Amino acid sequence: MGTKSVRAPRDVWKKWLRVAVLGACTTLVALLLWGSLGGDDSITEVLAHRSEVLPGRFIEASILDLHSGALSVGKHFVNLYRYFGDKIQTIFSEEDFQLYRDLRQKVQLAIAQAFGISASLLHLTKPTFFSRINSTAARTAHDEYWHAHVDKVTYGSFDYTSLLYLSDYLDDFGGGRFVFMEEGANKTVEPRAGRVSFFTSGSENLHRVEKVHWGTRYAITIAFTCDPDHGIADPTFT
Ligand SMILES: O=C(O)CCC(=O)C(=O)O
Ligand SMILES: [Fe+2]
Repeated sequence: MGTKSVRAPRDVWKKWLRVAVLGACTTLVALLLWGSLGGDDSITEVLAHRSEVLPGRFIEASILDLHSGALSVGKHFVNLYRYFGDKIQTIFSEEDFQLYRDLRQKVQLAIAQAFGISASLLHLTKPTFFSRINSTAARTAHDEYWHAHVDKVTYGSFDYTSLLYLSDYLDDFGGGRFVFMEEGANKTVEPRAGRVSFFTSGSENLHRVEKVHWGTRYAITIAFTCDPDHGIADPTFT
């Protein structure tokens, strides 16, 4: 079926995990803090500080597209980069984006190695996003993440999908396993913080995510295309 699962280095996923843990308190704040907390910072202090700059209505966000800055807020999208303008630098730092680039590169190399292709043939493609799922009811069809689908159909340009999980199945949330739908033998991936799963994005990998019954599940999706015309540069905010 063309799937592999590898672990990201501890230091990388720990940094991402920090975001996920914070997210249990206030989702969007956690997303925005992405990796920006220093090891000694008091989490509550930083959260309190960051919360001041974030309007309350962002709290229900469930997807943040790092390339475009689109953030889902209920039924709508808000462009975070446009909303904050220059002030985005008080929320994200260059190190955060460097962390993303390092991660993207590691995943790209791992995919190339696993599938026996040259990493230079893979191009980052959009959307590339954080997702947060909890058990609150879906408000739009767009929120119905649990349907079986083929990523190539859903996203168009995906040839290889990768998922980095940022929270732990059964510790942080219940339900929410990733299921490859194979006739007679569904295979599941149990999300764990730091676990990276990747697979080819075509109909050979029809899949779905189980409904999350409790807690909050965080993941980041990074996908690659073999078509240079559909490639995008790494996200930046400058
Ligand atoms: O979060 C996951 O485990 C997978 C989500 C997914 O299938 C998708 O966004 O296409
Ligand atoms: Fe998918």
